[in-house]
Amino acid sequence: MVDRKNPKAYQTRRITFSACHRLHSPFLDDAENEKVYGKCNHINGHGHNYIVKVTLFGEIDPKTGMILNMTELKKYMEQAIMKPMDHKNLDKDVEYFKSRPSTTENLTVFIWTQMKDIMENPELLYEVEIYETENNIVRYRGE
Ligand SMILES: Nc1nc2c(c(=O)[nH]1)N=C([C@H](O)[C@H](O)COP(=O)(O)OP(=O)(O)OP(=O)(O)O)CN2
Ligand SMILES: [Zn+2]
Repeated sequence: MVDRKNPKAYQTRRITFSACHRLHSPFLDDAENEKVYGKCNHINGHGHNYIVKVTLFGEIDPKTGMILNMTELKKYMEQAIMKPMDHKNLDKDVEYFKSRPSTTENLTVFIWTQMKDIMENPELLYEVEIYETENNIVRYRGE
């Protein structure tokens, strides 16, 4: 069997969190907001059970057999995702969304930035994927 030198792999951990929000842009007036976002612009807001998958890409350490201990990744995700967003009103409780709409696209960028700030080896971060609903999915890779 060929012994591969420094093999690399992808490692993913999944979590879920619940939050409410309203799609509303500070860059649009009320009529435009209603036209663009429709029912999702309703003043009372609505909730989601978001599923987030964070993927790392890196070398498998030959001594430990891991890219990063999943326990470490879990801690980072608790800090970057659960703490600021679980059971929160995204638009009112999260500073980042006071100046931009809480779309799933913007959520991926927020989580990416949070993870980069917290991780000891941020270069391992490869992708943040969010299922807002089972049909609405956004992926972000830092571009
Ligand atoms: N580009 C985006 N479009 C929309 C986003 C978004 O984040 N990015 N978000 C929404 C709403 O938040 C909304 O909650 C989506 O819900 P809904 O339309 O009910 O969800 P589904 O598509 O899963 O429902 P269907 O039953 O399949 O219609 C809207 N747009
Ligand atoms: Zn929504």
